[in-house]
Amino acid sequence: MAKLVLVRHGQSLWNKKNVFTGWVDVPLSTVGIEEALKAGETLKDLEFDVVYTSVQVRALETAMIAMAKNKSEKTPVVIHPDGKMSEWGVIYSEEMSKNVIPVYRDWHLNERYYGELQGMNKAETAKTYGDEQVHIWRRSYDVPPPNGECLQDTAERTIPFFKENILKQLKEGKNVLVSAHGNSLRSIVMFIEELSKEEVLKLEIPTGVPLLFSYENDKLTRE
Ligand SMILES: O=C(O)[C@H](O)COP(=O)(O)O
Repeated sequence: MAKLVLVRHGQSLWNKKNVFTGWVDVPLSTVGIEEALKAGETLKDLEFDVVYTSVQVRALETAMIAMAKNKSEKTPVVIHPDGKMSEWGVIYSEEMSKNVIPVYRDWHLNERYYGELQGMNKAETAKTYGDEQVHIWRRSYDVPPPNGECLQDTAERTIPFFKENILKQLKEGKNVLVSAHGNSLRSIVMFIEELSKEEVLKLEIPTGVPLLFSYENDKLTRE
């Protein structure tokens, strides 16, 4: 039975400052690194065959730190987002590929684009626009922040990617780790668990806490 693990990156420097981040590429904080290490400890006995992350450093850091703890003898190797490694002469021998866990980075898993809110403090934004309006921007399905993505916009890029890549791997019996972001993962969990627009309003995904699913009979079930 194939396993899927979804993990939101550990706390980032802007999570720590309570600042809207979106597509701004900020790294993990010290706490975030510790969260990634703890996630790795939790997952160390689950041997992954493939890893997917966004192209944002906080998600890649989390994946590589967590994988450093893994009992697998194989080495995680980051694959360039446009996959041109083979053109650059980096062609894995059959033998080598047996010892490699590919880490695919792809923008489709990036955090929701927060538009004009990126860089703004969340508490100050709530003072300016009101708690309810900010909650709607942050958690609703189809109301975007100013010049940003709503969750539906995010899902329109994450779900096709999830189906064409991650579900495909699971169907082949591969164990998959996905390290991404609060809202890109909310869109994926909404799809997996068939949440309504009302239910997803209440869906929160904490930093650095692995969500484990089992794939069997074409269905993903959270453990
Ligand atoms: O992009 C961000 O600011 C965070 O990663 C997610 O923010 P949110 O929890 O306010 O959606």
